[in-house]
Amino acid sequence: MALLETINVMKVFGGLTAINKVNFQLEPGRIVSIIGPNGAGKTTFFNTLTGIYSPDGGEINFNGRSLVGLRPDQIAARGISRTFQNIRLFGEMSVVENILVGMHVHLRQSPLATLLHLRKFKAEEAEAENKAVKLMQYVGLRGVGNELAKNLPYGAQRRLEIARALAADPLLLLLDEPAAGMNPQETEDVTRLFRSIRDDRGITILLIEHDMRVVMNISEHICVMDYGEKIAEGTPAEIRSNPRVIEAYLGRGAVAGQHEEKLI
Ligand SMILES: Nc1ncnc2c1ncn2[C@@H]1O[C@H](COP(=O)(O)OP(=O)(O)OP(=O)(O)O)[C@@H](O)[C@H]1O
Repeated sequence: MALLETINVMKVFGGLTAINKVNFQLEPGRIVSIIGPNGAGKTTFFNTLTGIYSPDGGEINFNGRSLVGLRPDQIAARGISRTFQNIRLFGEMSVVENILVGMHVHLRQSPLATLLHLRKFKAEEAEAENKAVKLMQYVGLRGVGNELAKNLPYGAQRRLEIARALAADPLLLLLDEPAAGMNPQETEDVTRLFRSIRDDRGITILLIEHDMRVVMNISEHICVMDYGEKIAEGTPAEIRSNPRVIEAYLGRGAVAGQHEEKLI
């Protein structure tokens, strides 16, 4: 059974159909990418999956249950964690505190209340902090637990977002342009991290990414969107040579061979 399934999902903004009857299935344990030109609807699709937007039609089923009508915190509690295109950390909180926030999506408390609550229960706090430090180290951050998140370099902030997302023990991790703004070495390192998250923890990963080196390197399956529709899906090799995908990226008249820089 698919871990995540969408059936004819729609999202409309005024006169613009941002997501048009998208049917998508994600098998458990896979690493899958969603690609497509700017404005194709990729982030809107993520926002619809995670309850930021309610779909205007269609079904979204996760782990055998419908997500339609649930709030983002309820969807997170069902096992979907995400990172954002623009980093969204609590800049004035420490690295460890940011991870602790992620750990408590299963409780119906605000992040602040969670932290205050934790302070009352020292043993629980120590255990949670211990887990947060381990997660911090797992994503490759060392010795920065007490630093304010805003003071970390960019690449480290991206890693911290991933640690916070993992803190919720998700079944599915959604990553929105995780390699954006990273240099080639950081990109390679973070790609390795994603693979180990899947291999070590069995977490299914769905990512939106523009960097085709990352996409082609890590994806077992790729879904391509254009103008709100799913226009293709398949293995990296199939996607590279799909005429409809080449056309979406380069426009009508594009021929195989000319697309290689963009789709590698
Ligand atoms: N809240 C909104 N209100 C109105 N229109 C929106 C809203 N969010 C997205 N859109 C529009 O929906 C379309 C899809 O946008 P979306 O951000 O999902 O695309 P994308 O594929 O993620 O693009 P990019 O790769 O540039 O991030 C665009 O035309 C965008 O302008």
